[in-house]
Amino acid sequence: MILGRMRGAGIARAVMQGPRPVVLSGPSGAGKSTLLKKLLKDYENVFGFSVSHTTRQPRPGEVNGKDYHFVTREEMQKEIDAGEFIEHAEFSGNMYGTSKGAVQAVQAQNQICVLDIDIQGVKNIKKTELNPIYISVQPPSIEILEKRLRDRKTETEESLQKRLTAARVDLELSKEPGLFDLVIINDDLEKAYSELKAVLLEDREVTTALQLLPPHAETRTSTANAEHRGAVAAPGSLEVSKARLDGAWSKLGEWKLFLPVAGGAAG
Ligand SMILES: Nc1nc2c(ncn2[C@@H]2O[C@H](COP(=O)(O)OP(=O)(O)O)[C@@H](O)[C@H]2O)c(=O)[nH]1
Ligand SMILES: Nc1ncnc2c1ncn2[C@@H]1O[C@H](COP(=O)(O)OP(=O)(O)O)[C@@H](O)[C@H]1O
Repeated sequence: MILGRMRGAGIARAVMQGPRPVVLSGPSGAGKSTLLKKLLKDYENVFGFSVSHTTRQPRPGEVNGKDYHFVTREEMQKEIDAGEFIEHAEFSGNMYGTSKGAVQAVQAQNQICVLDIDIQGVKNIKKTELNPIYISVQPPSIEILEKRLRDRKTETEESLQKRLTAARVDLELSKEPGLFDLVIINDDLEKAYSELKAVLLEDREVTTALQLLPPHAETRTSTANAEHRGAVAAPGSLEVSKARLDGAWSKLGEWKLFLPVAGGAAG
């Protein structure tokens, strides 16, 4: 995959401004969209979804411009060549990519931008100045992943097998130290969602207090679901008391008032 080139410092600054974006990655079927939809519904004014482009066919119920910008390969390649993309990748026989416009549209609303991208996208975003929080959502096992993908009934046997092959690669590559700030094992959905909220809250608390956007130093594995794959929680694992979480999370909307307004920092 080729990284779309940033054109000019102005665009880089425009993409960077505001609170840190959030990248959700992980195998197809791990539960990224499910978690994201809950987050976007519960905190609709706080988080905004970066609508990617893709050349894959829309699934029943998917809305053009909301779930994805559904485009042809030719249309997408033209925009890539014009430097309109932050990153793009080939996944399971289709092109996917994040346009600069997708991120800017969210930040123009003064919302925290959330990206759902594959592991190639993660590696390429790391080469940009976007500086998001990187979260990997993973299934408890490859067998459970396969069952969830089959039950979702969105794939043909061929595309399902391609996704399972990609999932095995994804799970191997995501072991790279420091690649993700947090790994969430999505076994019990509610637990996984609580962990997602907790880490987003924790980061907002720090960044809001300091008005800084520091990168995380270590990868943490969520404790609540860790036993399902025999993982041992690393030092510094996520431990947020419920009282602190409830109190602080509920303030997130208020904190937003104190965060830099999109456009304010542009030179
Ligand atoms: N690199 C990159 N990957 C993306 C982008 N948008 C979606 N993806 C990833 O493409 C993969 C396939 O997405 P999709 O076809 O919607 O299938 P699903 O994840 O199984 O619902 C997933 O891993 C997504 O995270 C993007 O803009 N860039
Ligand atoms: N914790 C969970 N337990 C059981 N089923 C789940 C869980 N999380 C997600 N699912 C289901 O698994 C399927 C894949 O989830 P989805 O959010 O589409 O994954 P992704 O966006 O990562 O491809 C969906 O049918 C979803 O309803």
